[in-house]
Amino acid sequence: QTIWWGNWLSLVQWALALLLLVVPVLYECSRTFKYFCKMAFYNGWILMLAVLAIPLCALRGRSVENMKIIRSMLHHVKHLYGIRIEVRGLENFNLAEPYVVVSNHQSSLDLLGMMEVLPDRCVPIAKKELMYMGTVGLACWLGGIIFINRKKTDDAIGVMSETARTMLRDNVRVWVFPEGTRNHNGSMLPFKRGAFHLAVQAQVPVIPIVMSSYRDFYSKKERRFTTGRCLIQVLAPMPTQGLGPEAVPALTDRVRQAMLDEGSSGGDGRGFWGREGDYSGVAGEGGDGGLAGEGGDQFAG
Ligand SMILES: CCCCCCCCCCCCCC(=O)SCCNC(=O)CCNC(=O)[C@H](O)C(C)(C)COP(=O)(O)OP(=O)(O)OC[C@H]1O[C@@H](n2cnc3c(N)ncnc32)[C@H](O)[C@@H]1OP(=O)(O)O
Ligand SMILES: CCCCCCCC/C=C\CCCCCCCC(=O)OC[C@@H](O)COP(=O)(O)O
Repeated sequence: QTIWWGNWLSLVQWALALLLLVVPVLYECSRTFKYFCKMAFYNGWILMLAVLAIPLCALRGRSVENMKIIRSMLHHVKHLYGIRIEVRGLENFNLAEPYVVVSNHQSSLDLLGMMEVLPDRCVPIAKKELMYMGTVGLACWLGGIIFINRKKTDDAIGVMSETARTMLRDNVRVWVFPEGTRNHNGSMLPFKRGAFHLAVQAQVPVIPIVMSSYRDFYSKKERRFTTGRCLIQVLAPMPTQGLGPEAVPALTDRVRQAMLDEGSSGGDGRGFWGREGDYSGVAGEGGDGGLAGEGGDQFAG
């Protein structure tokens, strides 16, 4: 019996040793394997951080003030991934009154940029499905994140109208991704109008944000995830005072155009959208013309 047990033990030891050898080799050699490891860790780490955030947030109950806890908890994640975030125009957020922030939406990594610049008392609007993502859903709820049901337009619009009142009553700012979904292809999808109806109903300014394309360090399609840089530009507030619902389409177009203009010519003239964005303005030329990668990647081992 002792002999059998000993053999079994050494078999386990061998298997473990092999695993310890194979995983790092695979990680270094296979771009796809590395991509999946990094994404899995990203999701797992955030689920775990939410476990820590929940009891702290629960002391206050559901409150926008809890976004400060969530923001500070997520702040270090960019370092784990060697992503350098450079922010410009942060002074545009210095308004006493509430406002609606609108930003382009590339992937779940937007969370890193969002937590880099998120003003105090500002909550994102998110799809309802996020509420069911375990601990993350609960943390989001405690942070006062506003959930909308994208499958029921009337419901979503009702929540947005309610939000206009809440913003003014409780002095709350709101962050919306007006594309309404993630867009991995550089540049931007057409905008949905909810954010702009919201701003007009509350008579508060819209503050656009452009986040540069992740193409140099991240591509879901190519299963590529390395280190890199991201530039975030906060644009000047766009007033809505005196505008009525009929002005919403024009406001939407104006804001989108301002973001596209910034995206094509901003970032020191290198552009924000990378090489294959559907906007063929002054895009970064050549391999390192854009926002190329650097920084320490903890995952590189
Ligand atoms: C520690 C761990 C913590 C973890 C933390 C995690 C943080 C997580 C961060 C989370 C980040 C998560 C990020 C995410 O989850 S992003 C996904 C969810 N976000 C959005 O979808 C926001 C953008 N969407 C919109 O604005 C849409 O318009 C909505 C959703 C409102 C409706 O969309 P829908 O597709 O159903 O309909 P439609 O757009 O064709 O509109 C129909 C008509 O209604 C008009 N209309 C629209 N609105 C209003 C209004 N208010 N008053 C009056 N009218 C309004 C509109 O103009 C149009 O009319 P017309 O123009 O054609 O005549
Ligand atoms: C017990 C249930 C366990 C569920 C496990 C879920 C694991 C996910 C855990 C953490 C994820 C953290 C990142 C969440 C924040 C990113 C929000 C986001 O980017 O939502 C996408 C939404 O804007 C657009 O959605 P679609 O592109 O239309 O789709």
